[in-house]
Amino acid sequence: MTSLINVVGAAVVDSLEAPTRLLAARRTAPPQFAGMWEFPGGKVEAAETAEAALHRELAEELGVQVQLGAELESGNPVGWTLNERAAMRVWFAEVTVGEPQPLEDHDELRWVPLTDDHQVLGLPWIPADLPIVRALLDRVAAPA
Ligand SMILES: Nc1nc2c([nH]c(=O)n2[C@H]2C[C@H](O)[C@@H](COP(=O)(O)OP(=O)(O)OP(=O)(O)O)O2)c(=O)[nH]1
Repeated sequence: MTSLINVVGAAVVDSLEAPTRLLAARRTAPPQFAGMWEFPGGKVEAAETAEAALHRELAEELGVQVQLGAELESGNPVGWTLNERAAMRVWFAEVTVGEPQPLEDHDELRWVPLTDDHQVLGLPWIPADLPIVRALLDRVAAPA
């Protein structure tokens, strides 16, 4: 049996306290995901915590430091199922240092208004992300 690939992603918002915009990122690779939108992030490396991996990925990909907020709970400790081999945990995050730039893995970043579900869901997200995006919109509309 192959082990699960642990992925982490960030729902970067303009404000953890009162989020109104989400930063979506458009992937450049691999071919099956190129042009699709996603949560910036990536795979957790060996001997790295999920949170440390997320800070590392956001520094590499966007050139920013962030404060992490709450996890977007999936009901599963490994996170949201992406496919038969991978699951992703997602945290809210707010930029504390820097301005997000598409430095690696993305060719466009876009702040989308969380008040407009149609605009957010209208982006061609990686299909596995759609349930996550819907849960995010629900969570922002009705904070815990
Ligand atoms: N980062 C990210 N990956 C996602 C999302 N949705 C989704 O299905 N994935 C998949 C795509 C990839 O198969 C996997 C994450 O891999 P990645 O390529 O981002 O990881 P990485 O930066 O560590 O890249 P590498 O070292 O393997 O090159 O999870 C998402 O919203 N964000």
